[in-house]
Amino acid sequence: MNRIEREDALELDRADRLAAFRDRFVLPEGRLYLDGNSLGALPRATSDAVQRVVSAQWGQDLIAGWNAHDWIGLPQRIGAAIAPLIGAKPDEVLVCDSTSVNLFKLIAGALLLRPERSVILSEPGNFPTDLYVAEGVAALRGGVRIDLHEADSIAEAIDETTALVLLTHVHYTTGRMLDMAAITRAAHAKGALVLWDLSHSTGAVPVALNESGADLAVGCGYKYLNGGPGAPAFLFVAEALQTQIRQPLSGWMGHDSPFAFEDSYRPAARLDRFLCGTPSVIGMAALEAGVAQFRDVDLPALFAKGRALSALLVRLMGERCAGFGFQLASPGNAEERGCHVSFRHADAYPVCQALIARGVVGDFRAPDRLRFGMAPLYTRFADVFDAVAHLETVMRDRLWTEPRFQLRGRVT
Ligand SMILES: Cc1ncc(COP(=O)(O)O)c(C=O)c1O
Ligand SMILES: Nc1c(O)cccc1C(=O)C[C@H](N)C(=O)O
Repeated sequence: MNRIEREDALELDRADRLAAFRDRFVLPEGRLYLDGNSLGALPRATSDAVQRVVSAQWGQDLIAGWNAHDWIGLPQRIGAAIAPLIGAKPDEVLVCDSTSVNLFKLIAGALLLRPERSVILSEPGNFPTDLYVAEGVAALRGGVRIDLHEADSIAEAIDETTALVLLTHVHYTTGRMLDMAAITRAAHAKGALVLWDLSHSTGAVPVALNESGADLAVGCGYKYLNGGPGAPAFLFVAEALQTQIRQPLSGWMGHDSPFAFEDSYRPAARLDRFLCGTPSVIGMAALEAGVAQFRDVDLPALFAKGRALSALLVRLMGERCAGFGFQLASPGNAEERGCHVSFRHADAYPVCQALIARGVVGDFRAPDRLRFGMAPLYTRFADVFDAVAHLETVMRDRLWTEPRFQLRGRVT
């Protein structure tokens, strides 16, 4: 097989039916942005959308905005727009709070549904907030243990003591994608519930929550959904569970009749019971603009492009960066991973910084991973080619050894 040249990557971009979607985003000149899996790019429509909410709606209509612009309906409205991306019904998805807070509500809700069971199963190396929040909920309920099993053996570890299986569908470092349907089936066979963290999946890979029989899910708004830094998150509760499950953050917005101002909490009939407080309208306006970018996208084509981008990266790394000490830390088969790919390297941190200094933005994940995320809505095949070419230069010329690249910021 011939080595891939830049012209080949350009040809892939010319043949890409989704190429025009890139124009919907603000992507600074001279920057190769391969970190949309951590913070998605700014859609061109967002500034106006936010400006409209601030100046025309809040500024002019003040409190009337809640009804006049249906601010109060934002959690359901954006949830319904996310639903097709994750194989859910419109009334099964709600936008609210952060992913961590939504994990708390759903983990607690799951434990309330399985009061006689004492185990939450997850995998070691799951995204920390998932494990930390599970610990917090377990401590509150008491008598609950968190058992960690490698993903390959998790299905066998499920038994009659398992209340909840808590997993991230696409792993935040390795990008490994788990078999949602098989694990959910194994959990249900033992009477356990499953909660999927879709933070690195939504908008990047096909997700079929209902087809898989999934019970519960959460996900971030600021990654592939392009909702902006700290954007509100979403949660999913399968229709069949919505009237049974309760959650402990029983704020007034989850009340059956918030504006009746009753003294006692009565949960809303269905999914709205997962709301807690007032929606963050400005943040939601940005997220709504981000999610709207998917409206007329051919999703199977988008997901195929994501796989092709990550496959190109892995191939180019083999062709141009073999011998520099990188080890693929993601599944080799694009069908088994999300849209990001990680490589282990002893000097991953300074290498990442040296790349950033050249305008190639990937990220470092402790202790030793260099991670590149390809957002199929706006990443070009040529970006992947150019990023690997820069990496080859950084390694060949040992540019990463400069002392300034060793300095660590608070956020890596
Ligand atoms: C799998 C996963 N879950 C959750 C989060 C974040 O949760 P939060 O937005 O609450 O910080 C991230 C990324 O930060 C993540 O990768
Ligand atoms: N949420 C983040 C933040 O507030 C600062 C820096 C990065 C993040 C992230 O989203 C990290 C991301 N979940 C990850 O997979 O590493």
